[in-house]
Amino acid sequence: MATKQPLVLLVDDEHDLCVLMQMTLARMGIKTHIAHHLQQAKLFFSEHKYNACITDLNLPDGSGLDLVKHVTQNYPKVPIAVLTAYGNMEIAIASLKAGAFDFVNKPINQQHLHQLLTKALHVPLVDYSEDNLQLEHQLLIGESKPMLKLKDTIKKVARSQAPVFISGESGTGKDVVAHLIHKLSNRSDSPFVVINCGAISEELIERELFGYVSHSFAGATQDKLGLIQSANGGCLFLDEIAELSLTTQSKLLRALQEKKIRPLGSEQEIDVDFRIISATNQNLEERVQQGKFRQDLFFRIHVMDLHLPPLRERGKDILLLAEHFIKNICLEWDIPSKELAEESKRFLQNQSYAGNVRELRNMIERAITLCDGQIIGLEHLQYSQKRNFSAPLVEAPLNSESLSNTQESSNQIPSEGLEQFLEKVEKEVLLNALNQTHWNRTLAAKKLGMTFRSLRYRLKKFGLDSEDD
Ligand SMILES: Nc1ncnc2c1ncn2[C@@H]1O[C@H](COP(=O)(O)OP(=O)(O)OP(=O)(O)O)[C@@H](O)[C@H]1O
Repeated sequence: MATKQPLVLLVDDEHDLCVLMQMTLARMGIKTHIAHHLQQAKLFFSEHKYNACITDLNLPDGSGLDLVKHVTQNYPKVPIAVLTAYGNMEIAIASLKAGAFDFVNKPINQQHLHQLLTKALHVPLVDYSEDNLQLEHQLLIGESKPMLKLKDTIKKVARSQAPVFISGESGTGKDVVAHLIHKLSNRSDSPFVVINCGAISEELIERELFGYVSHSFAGATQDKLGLIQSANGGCLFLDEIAELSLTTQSKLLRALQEKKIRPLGSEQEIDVDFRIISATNQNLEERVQQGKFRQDLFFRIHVMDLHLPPLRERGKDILLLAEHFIKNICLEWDIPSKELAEESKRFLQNQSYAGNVRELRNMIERAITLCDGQIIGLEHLQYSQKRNFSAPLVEAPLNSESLSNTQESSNQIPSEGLEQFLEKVEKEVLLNALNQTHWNRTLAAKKLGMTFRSLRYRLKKFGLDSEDD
């Protein structure tokens, strides 16, 4: 059986341009209709079934943005791209925010047009199938107003190709959102590659991102594929992007602008096609002002921005999340499910959660460990509040006095040797700071006077990073 020829609507009042696009698309085996103004385009939509649409933004009887909104609302499975004057990023961003799939700069680059349509016609966008709705429901729990709004935006963001920037305090679910965007996008069959820029030393990060060829530095015995290349066709999630050094930022900017990378020590440039999703719990605008983050990169990654509100601002979600974690953890541990006592529910709803959803999850996990019966009582939750992870409970403020025991013992010669002794002290101090900040790692790092990267590095070293990291 012959496959049906895709049908694309081109909307532009410049007749010659439409004909040029029509010829390019015909070479790709795509049939086209042409509309010269907004009302005609809307009429065509009501009469035909299109697989995609490309519209100019300046139409004689209105704005192409209106068409974007019309199509997104009434024909959500049809990807619509906009034609923009070269360099007019503001309007391009506005159309992506309104639900456009992508944009093409004028004058039209045929290769870009080709790539855009290949992607647009590959998979229907905004798949409202049961599977995807369920996926969203399983991954991102939350029915509070800000979460419903966020879920709606995620669907729009997932249908475009634009870079996404996710902000929010530590533990609010940025990682979960990045995953969901990828899963709902038409890149979901290709890899989702995650790199935590805060957890890897500066020296290693460039090698990890761009890869290298053998003998490019001492110890490089063979070629290594970089993570950007591994994400080809899919998404690259750069978590804690604020931690990238200025040198790596320049290289990343180039990769994004030119869609090419050059592995360390190689003469050859490699074409790459990846969508970037980035996140940070730091104030990136402030870092730009301080000269620690490149402004051009900031604009480049900041096309679609999503903000995750702290858990304390979405009280309605606390019990939903708690019950979700109880169910999942019990399933994972293969134990009978448990329930929260009424007083436990009240208790959970009254916490401030400086460590956000991560703190709630940790609390539930520890309560389940402690609870032998079926009902999770206050004693199981309060215990875990006082004693996070298996941390030694040191509630004293973090200052030199609080370490007097350590100083006393430093008068003696530690039996386990200096290295191990110092590691023990270091671990204790880290746990102390984490306990005092409810495992909010940004605050803990601040308290300890170290960078976030350095804290992450140490947590990893001591195996104190929670599993989800
Ligand atoms: N809405 C949610 N639904 C289900 N689980 C969630 C949700 N939000 C967060 N979680 C869970 O909470 C934990 C922390 O989430 P996540 O790692 O995504 O936070 P984050 O904002 O990326 O934190 P950080 O900035 O420290 O990297 C994870 O176990 C994650 O699965």
